[in-house]
Amino acid sequence: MTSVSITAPAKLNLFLHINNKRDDGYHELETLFTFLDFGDELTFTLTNDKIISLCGDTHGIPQHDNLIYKAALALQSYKKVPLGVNIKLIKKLPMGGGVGGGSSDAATTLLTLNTLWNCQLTIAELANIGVKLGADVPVFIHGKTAVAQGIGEKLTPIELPKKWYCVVFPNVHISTAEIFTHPDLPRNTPKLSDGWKLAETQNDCEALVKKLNSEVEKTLLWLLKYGPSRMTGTGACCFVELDSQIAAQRVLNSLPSCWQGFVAPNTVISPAHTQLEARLK
Ligand SMILES: C[C@](O)(CO)[C@H](O)COP(=O)(O)OP(=O)(O)OC[C@H]1O[C@@H](n2ccc(N)nc2=O)[C@H](O)[C@@H]1O
Ligand SMILES: Nc1ncnc2c1ncn2[C@@H]1O[C@H](COP(=O)(O)OP(=O)(O)OP(=O)(O)O)[C@@H](O)[C@H]1O
Repeated sequence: MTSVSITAPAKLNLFLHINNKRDDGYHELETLFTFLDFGDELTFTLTNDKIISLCGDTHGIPQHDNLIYKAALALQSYKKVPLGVNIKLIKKLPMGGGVGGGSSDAATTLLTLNTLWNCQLTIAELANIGVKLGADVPVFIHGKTAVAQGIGEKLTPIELPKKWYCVVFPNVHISTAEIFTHPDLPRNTPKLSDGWKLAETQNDCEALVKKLNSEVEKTLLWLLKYGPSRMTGTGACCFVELDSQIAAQRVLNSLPSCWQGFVAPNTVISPAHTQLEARLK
């Protein structure tokens, strides 16, 4: 039996600007995605019976609603694959935390099964399947630190220095849809101009989420003592950026017990891609 374990990494939105609201309700945005060397672990075991099954830390999400199952089924139907798969999930990323766990799980599933089922789809074809599962799936499929535009599907890879992050989850779940439909969300940040600087950017969801959730506000105030800090995506996770593992670990060690967190460096290429490539060599 062929079995392979691959990471579905966390992402951070180092900034998130909302430029406009489209007629279909989705928002045009500009955001800088980077991947962290930390994530969910997915183990794929091939079967000969066309059945897709999911086990492990599913946290009460019915199988047919899980983005992992949806991704596997979408690929199996698209390529009329005669095989099945059992997928075991070890969930390390907080759900609804703004670190893209569900989207990353879906992307890792598409990338891995494309290989294991020998579908031979291109990255662009996989991203096309993925975007129907969530706006963030394509960036995980492409797997490179990038500025995303449009609804998140137009990607321009960029180089970033290696940094260490302490990511804190304040134990409140934020619904992305609730934030994007809130009347008080700012939606008119001008598009980035040439030569933009990270220090001049922000997360446009942050003020609203802080107003709605005092825990997020407290988390950011606490993190700011240690260095430049922001919320990722539509929250609830917040992060502080530091130059060394020791400095990031020091923040985690002093984390109040009511919150959870982890420490990880960013990676230029998503760990899912690095691990799959190493396996193919
Ligand atoms: C905010 C980000 O986390 C930034 O990385 C993402 O763009 C959200 O991506 P995601 O969680 O994959 O989002 P989806 O599952 O596609 O959408 C959830 C909800 O967010 C809103 N949504 C999402 C993305 C976007 N560009 N505009 C939106 O208005 C829509 O109301 C949608 O119903
Ligand atoms: N495998 C999965 N892992 C996590 N969430 C899943 C999964 N499958 C379905 N979902 C659903 O998707 C919702 C959003 O999950 P996710 O963890 O991706 O949020 P997020 O980190 O806020 O993402 P984003 O930053 O893209 O908004 C969850 O609340 C859950 O109901």
